Amino acid sequence: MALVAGVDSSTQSCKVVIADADSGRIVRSGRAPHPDGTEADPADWWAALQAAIAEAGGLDGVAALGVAGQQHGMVCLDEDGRVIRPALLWNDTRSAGAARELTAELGGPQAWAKATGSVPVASFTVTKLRWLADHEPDAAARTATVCLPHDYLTWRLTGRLVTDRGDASGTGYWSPAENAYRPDLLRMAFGRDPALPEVLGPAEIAGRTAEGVAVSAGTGDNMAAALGLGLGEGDVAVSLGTSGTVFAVSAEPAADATGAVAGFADATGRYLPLVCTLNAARVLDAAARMLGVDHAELSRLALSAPPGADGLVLVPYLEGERTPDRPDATGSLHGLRLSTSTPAHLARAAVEGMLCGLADGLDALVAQGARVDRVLLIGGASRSEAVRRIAPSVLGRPVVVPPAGEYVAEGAAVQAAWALSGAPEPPRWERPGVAHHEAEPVPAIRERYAEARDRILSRPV
Ligand SMILES: Nc1ncnc2c1ncn2[C@@H]1O[C@H](COP(=O)(O)OP(=O)(O)O)[C@@H](O)[C@H]1O
Ligand SMILES: O=C(CO)[C@@H](O)[C@H](O)COP(=O)(O)O
Repeated sequence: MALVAGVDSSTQSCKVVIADADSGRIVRSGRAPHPDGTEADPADWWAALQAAIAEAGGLDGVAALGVAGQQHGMVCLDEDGRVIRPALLWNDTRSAGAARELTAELGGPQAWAKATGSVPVASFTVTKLRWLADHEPDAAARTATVCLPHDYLTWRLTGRLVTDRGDASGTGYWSPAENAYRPDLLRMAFGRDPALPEVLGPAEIAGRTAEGVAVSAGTGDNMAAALGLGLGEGDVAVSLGTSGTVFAVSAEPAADATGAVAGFADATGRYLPLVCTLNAARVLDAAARMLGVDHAELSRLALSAPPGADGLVLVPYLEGERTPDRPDATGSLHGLRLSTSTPAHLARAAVEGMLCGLADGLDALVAQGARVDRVLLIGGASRSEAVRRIAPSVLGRPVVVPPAGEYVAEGAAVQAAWALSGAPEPPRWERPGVAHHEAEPVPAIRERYAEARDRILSRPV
C-alpha cells in the first residue's frame, strides 16, 4: 500500500495527514500549534511541521508528500537563504496604506483586476513588499528572494524553491490569465527584482526529501481545500478557519474590479474565485472567552436564542476587515437592550454575525457568475452544531457538511498522490457520511446585519 502525506501549514497550526494513495483512507495524523500573531518566524513553521510529522508517527512508508500553506505571507530571504525578518502574514493589516497607494499608482482597481485578477488589499504579498521598502529599507535591500509560506517549507524539504499557480496568484505579481509573473508590478511595488520561486505545473514533483520522499508542488490552503473536497461545477465551499473564505472552481479567470472577489488560480490548472474575510472562527473563540464558556456551551447558548437574537447584531470586525476593505474597523454590537443582554443572545449574535460576513461573500461570488448548487461548510468553526444549524437560515440555502476532516491537508495529500501517479486528473477519494442541513431562510437576520454594517461602512475611512 503506497502512502502519501498532506500538510496544512495554516495560520494557527500545522496539520499532517497520512493516507492510502489509492483510497484516500487516513491511516494516521498529527498536529502542532503555531505561535499566535500576524508576524511569524518561518523557523516556527518548520518546527511545527517536524512536530506534526512526529505526532503522525513519522514518514515511514510515505512515497510522496505535499505542502499546503496559508496564502500571501511575505517570506524574505537573503542571498545565503537566511530569513531576514519575521514573515508578515495574510492577516497583518499594516500594509493597508501601501495597498491604497499601489492601487492608485497602477491606475485604479480596474487596472489591477485586469493585470492580476485581484485588487490588492493589505493581505497581498505585493503590498507587504511596498511596506517593507518604505519602513525597513535595510531589510528590503538585503532581500535577495521572496517566497510564500508553503514555498518556504517545500524548499526546506527539497532544497528547491518552487511554488504553484494557486499560491502564486495571491502575490499580486503573478497573472492567472497570462499564467506568468508580472515582474513589472513587483518592481513598481518594491523598487527591486528579487528572485522568485519557479511556478510548477499542478502535478509536478518539486524534488525529494533527504529520506527520498517525493514532494509535490504544494499550493495555498484554499486551493488545497478545493482539491480535498473534490470541488466540482456548482459547488461553493464556505471555510470557517482563522479566515472565512467562500470559493468555487471556475474554468475562466475572474477579474472583479470591486475587489470583493479575488481572482485566484486553483491547484488543477483552472481558477478559484474567492472571497476572504479576516473574521471567522476566532469570532466564536472571542465570544466564548467573553462568556467564559467552551465551544460546546457557546453552541448550546446560541441555539437557545431565537433567530435574529431579538435584534442583537454583532458586526464582527474584530481584526479589522478585508472584505469589505476596512483594515482599521473594530467589532460592534447593535441593538443592545436589557432583554437582549443575555449570554444566549450574545452567542447567537456572534454566530449570525460571522455567517453574515460569509453570506455577503457568497453574494459577491454569485455576482461574478458563480453557480451555486451546493454549499459545503468546512474549517474549524464548522465543528460547531450552532454554526451548522444556523448557516442555512443565514446563507439562504441548504448546506452540506462533509465528515469532520482536515480538507486542506487532505487536498495536499491528493496533490501528492496525483504527482506520484502521473495521471491526467487528481484522484477522487470518496468521503462517506456527508450531513445535510436545511432551515428556512430568515431574511431579517441579514437585513438587520446590513443596516449595522452599512452604518460602519458609511463612516469616513
Ligand atoms: N467546536 C468548535 N466550535 C467553534 N470553533 C471551533 C470549534 N473547534 C475549533 N474551533 C476553532 O476553529 C479554529 C481553527 O480552525 P482551522 O480551520 O484549523 O483554522 P486555521 O486553518 O486557520 O489554522 C480555532 O479558532 C478554533 O478555536
Ligand atoms: O488570505 C487568505 C485567502 O486569500 C486566507 O484564507 C489564508 O490563506 C489563511 O487561511 P486560514 O489559516 O484561515 O486557513
